[in-house]
Amino acid sequence: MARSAPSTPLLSLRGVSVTARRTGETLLAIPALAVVPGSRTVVMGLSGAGKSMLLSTLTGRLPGGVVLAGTRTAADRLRIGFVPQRGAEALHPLLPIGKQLRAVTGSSAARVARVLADVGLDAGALGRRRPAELSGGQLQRVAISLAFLGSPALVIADEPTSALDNTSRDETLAMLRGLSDTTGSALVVATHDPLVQSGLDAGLVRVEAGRVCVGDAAGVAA
Ligand SMILES: Nc1ncnc2c1ncn2[C@@H]1O[C@H](COP(=O)(O)OP(=O)(O)OP(=O)(O)O)[C@@H](O)[C@H]1O
Repeated sequence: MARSAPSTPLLSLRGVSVTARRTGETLLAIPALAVVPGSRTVVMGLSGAGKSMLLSTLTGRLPGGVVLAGTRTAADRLRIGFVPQRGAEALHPLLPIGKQLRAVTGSSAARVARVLADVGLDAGALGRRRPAELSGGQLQRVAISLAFLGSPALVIADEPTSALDNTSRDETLAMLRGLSDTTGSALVVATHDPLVQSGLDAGLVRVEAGRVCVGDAAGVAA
């Protein structure tokens, strides 16, 4: 089971629908969903079901061409970290890793080194390299560091392990789980892979053909 958590939500959605502006088609319907501090949740569904759209709705940053109706309520000054499918998507391609983590987050070199160490990377060895000089697994670890460096109350990840082999997937899940434990950040992760839920010890939300169904999600309430 996911951890028990206090009940005041970081984010809540009620009676929310996301429609395509051009066609009026409903892409996603969310009757009720709340994310509480410290919870871990996996969002599962088939390709095209609406997982990424749900993550965008949680962040409040929807793609162009869609319209949101209903109520989205967020805690004051809620910080959200984001981990993409491929770590490189979170990084500037030309800047050395250490320099960009410091610049983007305003963190000291010592703090950047600590958070990189938390994901098994040595800032001394990797900090001066550019993204193209790291493996996919290393880039994903850097992206996770970047997401947590801003001390977010919530980290959202979209298919963070789907481009990784099984060993890197398991390591990445252990890191996400460990960091959410030590920092207290809530975690919401979209995936196709049923092993992600057990790897993260997370609750489950299903998205089926554009409708969000709350399953056994501890920390995510209807
Ligand atoms: N900007 C947009 N404008 C209109 N429709 C969109 C837009 N973005 C996504 N959609 C549509 O919304 C639906 C849900 O897309 P979404 O990307 O959330 O699916 P998904 O579950 O994340 O799929 P996958 O696992 O393949 O990434 C799809 O039918 C998609 O075509």
